[in-house]
Amino acid sequence: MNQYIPSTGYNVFFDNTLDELQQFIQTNAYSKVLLLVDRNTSEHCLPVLQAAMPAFDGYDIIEIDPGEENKNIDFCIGIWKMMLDFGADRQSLLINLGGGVVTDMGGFAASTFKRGIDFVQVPTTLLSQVDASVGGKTGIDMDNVKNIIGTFAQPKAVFIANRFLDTLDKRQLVSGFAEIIKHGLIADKAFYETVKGMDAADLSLEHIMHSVTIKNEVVTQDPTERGLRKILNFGHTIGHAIEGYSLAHDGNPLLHGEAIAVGMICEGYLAHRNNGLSKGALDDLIHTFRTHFPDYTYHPGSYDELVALMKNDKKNTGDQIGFALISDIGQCSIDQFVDEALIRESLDFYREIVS
Ligand SMILES: NC(=O)c1ccc[n+]([C@@H]2O[C@H](COP(=O)([O-])OP(=O)(O)OC[C@H]3O[C@@H](n4cnc5c(N)ncnc54)[C@H](O)[C@@H]3O)[C@@H](O)[C@H]2O)c1
Ligand SMILES: O=C(O)C(=O)C[C@@H](O)[C@H](O)[C@H](O)COP(=O)(O)O
Ligand SMILES: [Zn+2]
Repeated sequence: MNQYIPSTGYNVFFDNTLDELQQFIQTNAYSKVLLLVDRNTSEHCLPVLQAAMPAFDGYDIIEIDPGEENKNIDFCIGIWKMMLDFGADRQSLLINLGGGVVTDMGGFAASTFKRGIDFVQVPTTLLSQVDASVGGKTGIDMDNVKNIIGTFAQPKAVFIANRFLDTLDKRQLVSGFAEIIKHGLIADKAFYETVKGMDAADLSLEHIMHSVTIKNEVVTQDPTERGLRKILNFGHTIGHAIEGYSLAHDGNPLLHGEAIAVGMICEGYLAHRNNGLSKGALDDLIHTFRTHFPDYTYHPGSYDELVALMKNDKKNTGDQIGFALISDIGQCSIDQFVDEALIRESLDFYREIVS
């Protein structure tokens, strides 16, 4: 079942996806079509796309190095330069074929090139299919602060083909599972109960669709995150700080989903202390994340740096650090401001449970 997003005016395709993409390109008279890939999606996904769209070969390819460490202004400049070299004009289309790094940075590059050209998302990781490709948040990182430069820019369409997941490794698949679990935790208890004990490899297209539906219902009501949309950020105030810290210090840094899994445990603790989350629900959340995700080790010596990263969170007001905190499984409150001492306590809490 394809989904139409009324507030933002685009379709998310789940059926005959690559036929739909071919048709989309044929019916829109773009002057030029550019395709953004990273090295891995060039190897694993581009041949699938090319085989499924035999009538379409007139595109220029921009290839970037994979990984979060490359979601930055230098790579973005590289994309803009290639667009110029290929002669892209305002009537051009950029197809972003990849995970969240490609869809976030490609969306950002497109939304700013010549003040904005059309782009479509063809997400190839579980994480980008259930979350990053929909909703119109685009951006890049700077100084290990996540997504600190970016735009709200909606794609012209999103094309979700779960056959791309066949070549994705298990660690990446599980990373995407974190956002699916988050969608249940913030808005749909029954969905959380259904997925929490599943193996990520057994998630079906229906689970992906349901996750997208939850996100779309939120984004439709608040596309530019004035209020309600902040619930999609549960786990991210601390999770993004952990992710940025890990990128800066770890040889094998945490993936986004792994970091926000840690963030959701810490923020679950804050929710228990400040927002009425029961001890039973907190224990359940902890059990769920520790079943699927490896424990992460950090030391109290990292707290100052972690808190400094949190001070850049986009939900903050003045010097108050902002959170979206659940109050029950399936219910989430926005604009929760928490004292630094309690934030540090939540970091202790996580360290103690994994020690
Ligand atoms: N805009 C949003 O709403 C939103 C939501 C959630 C996450 N994000 C962002 O998404 C990013 C994480 O996305 P991600 O987890 O997709 O990471 P990613 O884009 O880095 O992809 C993960 C890895 O898988 C490889 N890969 C991609 N598709 C593949 C395939 N089909 N087969 C084999 N390898 C493949 C990539 O090359 C990369 O090495 C983060 O930057 C995060 O901040 C954005
Ligand atoms: O779409 C949203 O809104 C989200 O918050 C989804 C998050 O999973 C995602 O990681 C997003 O990129 C975070 O955005 P940010 O505004 O905290 O940078
Ligand atoms: Zn996220």
